[in-house]
Amino acid sequence: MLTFSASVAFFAVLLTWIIWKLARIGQRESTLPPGPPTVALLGNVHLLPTQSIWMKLTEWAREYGDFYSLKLGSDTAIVLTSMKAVKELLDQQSGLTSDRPKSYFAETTFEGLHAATMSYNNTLRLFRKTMQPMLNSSGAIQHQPIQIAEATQLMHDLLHSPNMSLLLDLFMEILISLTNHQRVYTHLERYSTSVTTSIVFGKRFPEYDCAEVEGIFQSLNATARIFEPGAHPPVDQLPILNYIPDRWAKWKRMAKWGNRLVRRIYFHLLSVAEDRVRDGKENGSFLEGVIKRREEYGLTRREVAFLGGVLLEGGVHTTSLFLQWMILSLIAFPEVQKKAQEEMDRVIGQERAPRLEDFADLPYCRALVNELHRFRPVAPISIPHAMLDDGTYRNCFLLKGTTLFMNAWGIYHDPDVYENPEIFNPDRYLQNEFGAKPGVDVSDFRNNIIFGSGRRICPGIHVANTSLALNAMNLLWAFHFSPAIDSNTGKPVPVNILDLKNVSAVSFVNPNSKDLFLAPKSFSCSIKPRSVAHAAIIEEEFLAARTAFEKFESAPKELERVDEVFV
Ligand code: HEM
Repeated sequence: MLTFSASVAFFAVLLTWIIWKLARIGQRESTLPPGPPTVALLGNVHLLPTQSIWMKLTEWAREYGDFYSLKLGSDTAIVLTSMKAVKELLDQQSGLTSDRPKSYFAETTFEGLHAATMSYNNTLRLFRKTMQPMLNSSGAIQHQPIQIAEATQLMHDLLHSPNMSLLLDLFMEILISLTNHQRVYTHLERYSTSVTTSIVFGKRFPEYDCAEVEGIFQSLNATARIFEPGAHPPVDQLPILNYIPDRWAKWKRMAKWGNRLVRRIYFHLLSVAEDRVRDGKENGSFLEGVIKRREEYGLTRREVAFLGGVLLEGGVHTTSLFLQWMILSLIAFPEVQKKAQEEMDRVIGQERAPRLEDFADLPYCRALVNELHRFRPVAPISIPHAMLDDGTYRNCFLLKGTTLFMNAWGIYHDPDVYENPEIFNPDRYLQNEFGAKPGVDVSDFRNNIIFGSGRRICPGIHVANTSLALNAMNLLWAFHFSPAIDSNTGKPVPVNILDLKNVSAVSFVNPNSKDLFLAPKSFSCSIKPRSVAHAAIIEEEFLAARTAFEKFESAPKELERVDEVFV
């Protein structure tokens, strides 16, 4: 039996050990690359802003280099801010760096079956293998007719109600901030939603205003709210919190509510595709192929529903945000708009609308698309990867589970690489394939890093590139974009694209969500057809698109009821 003094000594040692251990939480291990100074327990958590995190990550990159570390409590994150580091770690060591950080919400709301947030496990491999034949460069070609037709409807919508397209008025702003789950009709979002649901589920939405589109946005809003930094306690860093019963853990109830909304729309859209297969009314959508070969692929019905769902999410905001930024940039840099339209007039003229194959003959328009990805990357820090196992890079030791951020914003706004990076200047991509300054070593560069890297690279890349090319050509060919005129003063309302305070929230989705995508706040502008001839051609093309639309149109189907507001 221990004597009293031995017991005191034992507890003193134990206490010292616990204090020592606790004091080390948040400390940067000597085997890690440098980073901002840490404090005990928190590490660098207290230094992270709740908005525009990419700006802070970029500021640190200028100080600590293209490979630095952050301590988030006991966890570690690595930030990569050069094409070279992305290539060497995320592309070339992709077998080791393709996991995602663990997330209670991904597990609960998405049942661990959401390709974009799930671990790199056998199910994810199966999902990616299933997507491959239908979304790779040759598979994506079969979806082009509906993409072309939907892009025509976008021109038609902008022609007929240009003011509806981008103006989010004060009333709607207030309504959204009060109700937190509202949606706003915009032509761009209708386009990106309808084109994605057509390709994935075989059903298009000619109008935004219907229960099914509302259901899609309810689920998108819910997940944006759930994943928002600061919306919940750090349950992944402190898993012990998960033992708290539901009635005291608001975040757990929230995750389950999100799951109900997500399931409702995923299974609904799946059943639409199943009905079409059953009725022999196939139109070549992605999910039809999967439904017919589900057993061969070894997928359950639930897995197929989540596979469709993640593609829906991948397609909706990204494409629409790109086009919002394009319109804003053309207004803010009218000389770019002028140059692009001169090219349109030279190559296409006024007798016909652009066709997909024209893109190859429009070097300035192609440069404009590349420059837009650089200037306003819609996914400024991509989706974080994580180490699948322990590994090393540049003589530093990276533990299994370490989070890996690709800081696309910082890469694309590096003044050592790009001349005046804050200026929207497509010419840089005409002077150099990668837009870099003369003398910069571009051997590690690629122009599609905005779509991610390694084994997690965006599977929708070919579908997305077609959408971006079609719409960039159409919008430049058809319309003149300029600032709106203030009805009181009669003067143009300037847009300030360089004021990044105006950039932080996905305004059309959820005004309170932070840092999911790079989104402009709502803005108003004037959108006018470039001539009567252009307007007449848009009308003709829209009529001709009817044949492509018909196969994708079906009667609305009733949605199961779910509590719409989280309490
Ligand atoms: C402008 C358009 C788009 C951009 C900029 C974009 C960007 C990205 C990025 C950065 C990632 C993360 C890649 C990584 O972790 O390394 C990603 C993943 C993903 N994207 Fe896209 N995307 C776009 C359009 C689409 C479209 C149209 C679809 C579907 C039709 C789609 C489906 C997905 C899916 C399913 C993932 C998850 C892949 C995985 O984690 O394995 N995306 N996308």
